[in-house]
Amino acid sequence: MKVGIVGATGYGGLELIRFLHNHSAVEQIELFTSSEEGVIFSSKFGHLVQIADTPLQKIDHDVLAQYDVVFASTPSGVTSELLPPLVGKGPKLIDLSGDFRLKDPTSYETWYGKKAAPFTSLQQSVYGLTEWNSEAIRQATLIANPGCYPTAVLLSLLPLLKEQLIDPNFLVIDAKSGISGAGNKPSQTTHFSEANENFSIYKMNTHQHIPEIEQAISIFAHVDTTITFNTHLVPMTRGILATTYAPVLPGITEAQLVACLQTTYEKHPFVRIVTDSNSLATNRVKGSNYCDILVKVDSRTNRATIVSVIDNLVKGAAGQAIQNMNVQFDLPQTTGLDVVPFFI
Ligand SMILES: NC(=O)C1=CN([C@@H]2O[C@H](COP(=O)(O)OP(=O)(O)OC[C@H]3O[C@@H](n4cnc5c(N)ncnc54)[C@H](OP(=O)(O)O)[C@@H]3O)[C@@H](O)[C@H]2O)C=CC1
Ligand SMILES: CC(=O)N[C@@H](CCC(=O)OP(=O)(O)O)C(=O)O
Repeated sequence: MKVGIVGATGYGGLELIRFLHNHSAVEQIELFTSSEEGVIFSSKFGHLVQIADTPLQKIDHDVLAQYDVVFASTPSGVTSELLPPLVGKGPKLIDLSGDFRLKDPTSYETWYGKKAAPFTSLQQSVYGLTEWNSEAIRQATLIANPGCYPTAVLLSLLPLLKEQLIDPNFLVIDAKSGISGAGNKPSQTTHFSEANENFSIYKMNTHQHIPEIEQAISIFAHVDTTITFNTHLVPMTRGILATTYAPVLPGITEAQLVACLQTTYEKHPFVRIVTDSNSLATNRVKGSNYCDILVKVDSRTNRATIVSVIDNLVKGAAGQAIQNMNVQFDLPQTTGLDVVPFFI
């Protein structure tokens, strides 16, 4: 398989290279840039000497059309113009940005503050939450890889909402991310001296992943709801931990919630249901494509606390993108992704 990566110099792009380098079905990886044409990739990233000693190439539709798969890992607002002309021209297109996730262009323009992709492309795109949409992903030409927070939140909530075990009307989701979630461009808030030894809330009640989560709950759990969702920056490099508080519906027990999650994911290699609350932490999934989920019911309040962890750059970005490519090419989902978490 011949693979092209647009946005290869970013964090998502680097993770794509790390996994695709060990992917048994990938023979060739070419790297594309909007700003550094001709620069030898390994001269920028010395840890990739002998792995990526190739020049960064200019982004060109005719060249990209020759690949089997094109991954785009670029800031929002780029692929809405870059990818539509490539649909149907040959390559499978996997977009890691938010440009094709929201079906309603007005919603995208409201939450992202940018011009939406053409309506027909939004209709053609398939949401790449692998565990929930693999049939559509298998046939898709254009995949909208989910956002990092939505991946963590949806994998934990969809089974419980679909089986009507928790109340969809009072979902309060409290999520935290490491700083690599903000990409490789430094900003005031990601500056070491301001992020280190600090813990802050950001995009309060306005995060662009709110409509994405609500849309997916509607499609996959068949429930229309509005959520309370807030995000926090944690002084670590990788990882997301998302905690949802939700009332348990009458007569439902903790054992039923756990059993529902276990049954839903028993054939899915990357989702692990954890029952010991001391065993759920971002370092248990760091560097890997796992999503770990834990649920407990507080008997005093009859509310469920549902917690999930992922590595934002892997299951939240590059790992899930490759998992989707594997589905599209009828490969085992674990191909190229079968790695042990870093832990430390
Ligand atoms: N970081 C994360 O945890 C996650 C990120 N995402 C999403 O994935 C996408 C990539 O994220 P991430 O890798 O962190 O971002 P980075 O900022 O680290 O990298 C983005 C890359 O995109 C390229 N780029 C910038 N502008 C343009 C442009 N106009 N046209 C083409 N390429 C451009 C740049 O490379 P060059 O200058 O060489 O072109 C840059 O290295 C984003 O949309 C992000 O929201 C999704 C899930 C998780
Ligand atoms: C820590 C941090 O800043 N995380 C980013 C991650 C979101 C992201 O990558 O978003 P899209 O793919 O939807 O654009 C954020 O909260 O906006």
